[in-house]
Amino acid sequence: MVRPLFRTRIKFCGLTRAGDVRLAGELGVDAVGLIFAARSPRRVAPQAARGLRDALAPLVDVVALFMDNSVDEVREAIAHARPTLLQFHGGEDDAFCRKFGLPYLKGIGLRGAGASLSGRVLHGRYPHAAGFVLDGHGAGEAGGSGQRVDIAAIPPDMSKPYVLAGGLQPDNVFAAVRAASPWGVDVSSGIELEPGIKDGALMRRFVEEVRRADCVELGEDNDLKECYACGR
Ligand SMILES: O=C(O)c1ccccc1NCC(=O)[C@H](O)[C@H](O)COP(=O)(O)O
Repeated sequence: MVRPLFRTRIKFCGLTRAGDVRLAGELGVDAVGLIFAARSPRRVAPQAARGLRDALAPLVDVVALFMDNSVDEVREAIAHARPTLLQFHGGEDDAFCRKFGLPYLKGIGLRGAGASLSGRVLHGRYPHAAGFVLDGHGAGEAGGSGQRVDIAAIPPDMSKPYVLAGGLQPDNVFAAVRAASPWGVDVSSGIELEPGIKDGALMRRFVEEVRRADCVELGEDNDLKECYACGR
């Protein structure tokens, strides 16, 4: 499907080093995710998050990510990281997620969900969500697992923006964007050397592949023609 002028948003998640944060912005990434979930090997302390936020280039969002954290933990993280968006990845309900006066994304594990998980159900359960992160892991599990998301498991009636996540890498994100046409894509382990340690070459290739997926135009017989935007 050709979507003239549309740009698939990109979120790099689980950054822990100022240099990785700075590079993400310079590569044109739309958001960086800082993780405060106790279960994450990429967790950062609120005070450290302040320094990471200060390293960020302008016009890039900070997403503060939580998984069943307490109200006080969320408030402390917000005070230091000054995020523009929250992401809740655990059993938090809509009332909890909207308590902090910032827009939020709700993380949803698709593995094993089946047909019971529809857009209608999600929008009814999280009516104030700005959107969803549809992830490759199962319900109740942590993200950042590298488990490949099944495009076929994406509910067909999603009416709010969703970010596709789960096992995305430079080598597979082109096909994922072409197949799902998501609002955005999210990656953690697929651009890492080890948890929290991002690799600059993988980061660059990931962005290049998303841009290539946005750029090509399908020919009459569904083959990939040259870029309709830049003509390459
Ligand atoms: O990334 C984590 O360590 C993490 C821990 C606990 C809850 C959520 C977590 N990450 C959520 C994300 O948004 C990840 O970017 C997403 O699950 C994709 O991860 P990956 O499959 O490694 O690309």
